[in-house]
Amino acid sequence: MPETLEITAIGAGGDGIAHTAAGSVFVPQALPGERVHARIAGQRAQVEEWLSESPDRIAPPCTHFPACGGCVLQHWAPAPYAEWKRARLVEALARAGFADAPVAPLVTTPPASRQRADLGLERLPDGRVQIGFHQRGTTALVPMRECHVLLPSLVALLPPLAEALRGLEGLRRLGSAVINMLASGPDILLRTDAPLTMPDRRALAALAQSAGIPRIAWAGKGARAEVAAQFGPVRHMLSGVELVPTPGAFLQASVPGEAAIITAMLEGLPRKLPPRAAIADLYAGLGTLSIPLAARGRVTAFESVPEAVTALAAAAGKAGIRVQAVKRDLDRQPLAGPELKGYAAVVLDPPYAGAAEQVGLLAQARVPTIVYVSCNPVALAKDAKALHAAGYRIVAATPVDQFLWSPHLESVVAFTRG
Ligand SMILES: C[S@@+](CC[C@H](N)C(=O)[O-])C[C@H]1O[C@@H](n2cnc3c(N)ncnc32)[C@H](O)[C@@H]1O
Repeated sequence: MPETLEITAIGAGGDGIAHTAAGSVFVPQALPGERVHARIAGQRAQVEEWLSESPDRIAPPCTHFPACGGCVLQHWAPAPYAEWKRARLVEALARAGFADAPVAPLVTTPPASRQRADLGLERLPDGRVQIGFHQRGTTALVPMRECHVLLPSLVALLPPLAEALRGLEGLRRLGSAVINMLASGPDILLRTDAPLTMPDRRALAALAQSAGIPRIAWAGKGARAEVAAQFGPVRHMLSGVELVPTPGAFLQASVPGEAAIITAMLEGLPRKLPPRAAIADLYAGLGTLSIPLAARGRVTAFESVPEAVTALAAAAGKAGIRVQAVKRDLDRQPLAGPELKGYAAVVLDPPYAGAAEQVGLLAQARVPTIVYVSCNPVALAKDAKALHAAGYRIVAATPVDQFLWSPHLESVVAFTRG
């Protein structure tokens, strides 16, 4: 039996929330203020009829919405959407004990600006290959005909890629393609479920040449990437410094998002740092943050992926900037005690799970300024609790909408003990 539900809020996953006698239920695509007839199954409800519509409901721009799991909130007007995203950071910091944190308005990024995509590949029974994001919560693929978040040049690559993959013996059923739009052009890392054959490599070389793709790399399950076809030099620019990223290397999702994170990070540092101040950049990747930080001090960049460390060290050496890249697994061997003593500031940008142990050690060492770049408000809330307990206060907190229309939120939060 469908029930009448009143939607009161949007939850962390982007679904509407309704309260029933049996507890809260999550209602996909329903907006605050709406009344719906919905069929409840466990904690989720499927709308069968909208009884009233929110004035903030808008027409979603993409025909794949809501099937494609890439976007969940294209149907919400920009202003309430932006306030909801900002509130996620306000709430996360409040949970950590920072009740009145100075949270800035959401910094937005434009549609069609995402420079990195991790797409699924699926071979159909008739031999054709589909490319797209997965449906939300399932492994089913939504074949991408259009996309309003990715760069148009990236979307334009998909038809020739699908055509080339059709004949690929190394793709039996399932795979993935990470596409990074670098300064040198698209850089593709394919992961497939069977080894590449010689004809496969020839087909990829032909695709690289005809579509202007400098490099296509390939990796089997769990294996390291190898170059399958290369037609030109691969290079990328980070804050004016040229690097050679490895296949599938981590890049911030979009150039405007990257710029917003860098601005907020630099503004989070003390205005007056001695010119030779020591700064640590933890979880540094290719040095997206280490490179601009070098204008403010001597930077040591810690990162566990050896190829990223090598690429950053080579680029920093060539550009003559003050960045020393160090390979270190910060889960196994976090920076601790005396080795943290000399740092005037520590920037950290950990993976989704956060950096509980490392943040605890930063707090113990009383590092004067900590700038935490987070892609997960839940992990941020947990980690920030340790900083609150150690007497830190927040000087600035900036939410950045790197992943437009998704429930994900990037944040830059500057903590100080001063
Ligand atoms: C969110 S990315 C940030 C990268 C970089 N700050 C940037 O803006 O491009 C997280 C980085 O942490 C690295 N990483 C993950 N686990 C790590 C660990 N245990 N120790 C050190 N680095 C790690 C990843 O390889 C990745 O480069």
